[in-house]
Amino acid sequence: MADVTHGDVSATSATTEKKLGLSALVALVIGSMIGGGVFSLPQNFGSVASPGALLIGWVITGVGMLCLAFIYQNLSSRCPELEGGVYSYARAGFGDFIGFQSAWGYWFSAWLGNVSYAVLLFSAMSFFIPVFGEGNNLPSIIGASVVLWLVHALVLRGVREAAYINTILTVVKVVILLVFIVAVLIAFKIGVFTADFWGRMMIVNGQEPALFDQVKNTMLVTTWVFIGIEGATVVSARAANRSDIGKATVIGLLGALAIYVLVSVLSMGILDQASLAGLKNPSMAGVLENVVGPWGAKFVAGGVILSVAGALLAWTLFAAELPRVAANDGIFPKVFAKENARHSPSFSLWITNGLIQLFLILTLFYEAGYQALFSIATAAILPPYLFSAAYGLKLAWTGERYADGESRTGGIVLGVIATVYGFWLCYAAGDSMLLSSLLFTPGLAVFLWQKKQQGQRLLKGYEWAIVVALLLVAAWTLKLVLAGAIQIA
Ligand SMILES: NC(=[NH2+])NCCC[C@H](N)C(=O)O
Repeated sequence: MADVTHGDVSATSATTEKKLGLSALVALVIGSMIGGGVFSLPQNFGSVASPGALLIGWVITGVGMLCLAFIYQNLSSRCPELEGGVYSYARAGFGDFIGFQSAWGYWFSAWLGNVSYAVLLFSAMSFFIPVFGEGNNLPSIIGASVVLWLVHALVLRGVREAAYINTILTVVKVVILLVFIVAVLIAFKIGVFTADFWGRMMIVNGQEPALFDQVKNTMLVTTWVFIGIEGATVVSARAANRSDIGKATVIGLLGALAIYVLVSVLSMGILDQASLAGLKNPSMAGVLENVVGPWGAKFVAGGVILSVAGALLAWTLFAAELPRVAANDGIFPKVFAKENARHSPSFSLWITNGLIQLFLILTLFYEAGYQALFSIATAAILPPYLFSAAYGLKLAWTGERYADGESRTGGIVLGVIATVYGFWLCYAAGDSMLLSSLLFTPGLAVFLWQKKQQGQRLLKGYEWAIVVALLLVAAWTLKLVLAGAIQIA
């Protein structure tokens, strides 16, 4: 996906490949969004929310994500020169420091998400080879490291087929998801679904969560499964019809939303909340096993392996590509722009995969599970989402880049909703958001070093204020972590 959606890995593929029609674009949107997240939805929601809370959570997410998608579509046509997508919008709107931190957060999210993919992949493998357990024990980490460097070698050689492979895998995973949906629809028991609709009897961490908290706690998961939504807009140049891009984004988004809602809501009519919460991830496996017997678990696990393998390849390309684009923009250190003879961003790829390797080892050490990892990966992407939404609002508000007499009301409404949604997500992310401040802090050092190298002024007035706030939050978070008030695993 990365090769197609997020600016091309090389300019050549854009000129040699043929233009994309509507169905290809829809496949692309769905393929870049549906990776690993969907397969764990039953447990992820079962552990925090009742059916009622989940439905409210999906309504909020549907509206918020739709507005965000429209904003990206809008920005990509109004600002065609901003090729880095998400972070370039943040930079254009709010200066170099915010732009840098957005690129940094997006990059972190991309590769940390891959660490979580590795854990999920081996957790799925354990359905066939039990020694892999939850995907974060020693055999899994060794296996994941092998997979990591295989993908690395593949990308270094310049993978042009990634997009093609991903299209096939997209069809396969959608078919598997549909089989699951049909099976749970037939077995759905309304009595199980309504037994504790608002979660009045629910106990989470020894407490009875209020409805508001249940809804809030679904937000990280609903956001995680929609990451990748921003990708579709960046292919503008390769679409046969410009108007197809908007259509594809909306169709893809609604299609994915329908799948997510059906998978998660129907599962709540198969097993009660406490049983769902206790399932091992990928938890769709446990749900289907309950309906059709042991082959159901293996069927889903096989689907996860294919789907995550494709997504892993795609996000590896993209995690390495982003620093390259950012380095060409002069916002990341120049070395990241280095390419090998096959036009792969080799330096960037080595650093990125080196970090993934390091975090795989830390995962073993801290026994961090899939959920902990993707929660932080999701939190890290929220600032880039928030600031690009805010840029959409800023343009509509000031009328910059709007034609004379063009109506700005729609843009303002979309911008307000998406920006409020972005703030809400940051708030709802809670501890994970705090933890991500520890990831943004080292970025500060890189940013200042880079500015010094370029002989530019380090920070402007308001940027100092943001830096001080960031450092305060990071220090506070560190204190909480050391006191054991925030747990990483
Ligand atoms: N490796 C990553 N950074 N993945 C982010 C994309 C997550 C994707 N929406 C999923 O559900 O799996």
